[in-house]
Amino acid sequence: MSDILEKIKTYKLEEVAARKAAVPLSEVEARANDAPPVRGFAENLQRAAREGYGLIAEIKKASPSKGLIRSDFDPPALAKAYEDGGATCLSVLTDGPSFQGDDSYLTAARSAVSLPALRKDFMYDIYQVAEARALHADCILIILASVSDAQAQELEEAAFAWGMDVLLEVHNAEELERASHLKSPLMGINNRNLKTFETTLDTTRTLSKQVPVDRTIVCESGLNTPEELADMARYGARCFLIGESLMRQEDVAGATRELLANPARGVR
Ligand SMILES: O=P(O)(O)OC[C@@H](O)[C@@H](O)c1c[nH]c2ccccc12
Repeated sequence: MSDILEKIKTYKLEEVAARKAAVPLSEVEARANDAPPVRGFAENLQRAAREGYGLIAEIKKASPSKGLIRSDFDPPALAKAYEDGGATCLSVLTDGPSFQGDDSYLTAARSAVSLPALRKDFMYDIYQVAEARALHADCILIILASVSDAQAQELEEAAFAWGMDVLLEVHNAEELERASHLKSPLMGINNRNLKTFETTLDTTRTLSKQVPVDRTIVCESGLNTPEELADMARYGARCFLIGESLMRQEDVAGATRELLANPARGVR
């Protein structure tokens, strides 16, 4: 119970129980049915990665390991800056306690642009999947380190039933093997260990070799420079999930543009 992911899971399950008591699933589903059409998250990433890089640009105010990352925090303005800079998709943290996120940030950021958006949160229950769509999300995250195989499958099926895509997130060989039994083409390799928050690009260097060739690698966390992206491309990663290093820039659009300017040739 001591690791960070376990602590998050504990409060998240309580949060979901409270939300279920306050707003019944049927009402969340009605809102999800009224949501604007889904934007193709996986499709956009895969298209972008054919010519250059696919970038999921993350809107993140704070994190458990770094504290406050950006005080001047305006999700719609940040979404526009990312879009202007050439990002392919958005990721928006909706977790409050650890990331100072909010559900409203997701809806507001997405509506400011034409990019598809990922609800970045810790998902355990199909109630949260319906919520994601009700907030206009186009994709959800499934963290293999935090769910059973049966839960992962249930969450994935629920997302697909809503027409959403799924980003599977793994951090070691065992999780990667489990994820390869799921259907989603998006295989996120998180360079950050969510139990300890240690981050190393060696995670992608090691695990990329074991990713089935029909999956798209999304290299996640700890990325700062075009050189690092080019290095990761040598291991078959052409899609990237980047938050902190872009959130710390004054000129977010310019920094995004620079990061994507000279994509390396890949191996996959
Ligand atoms: O800010 P970074 O180091 O660029 O990382 C972004 C993203 O990968 C990270 O926020 C993340 C990856 N998986 C998560 C799961 C939950 C919360 C956050 C995350």
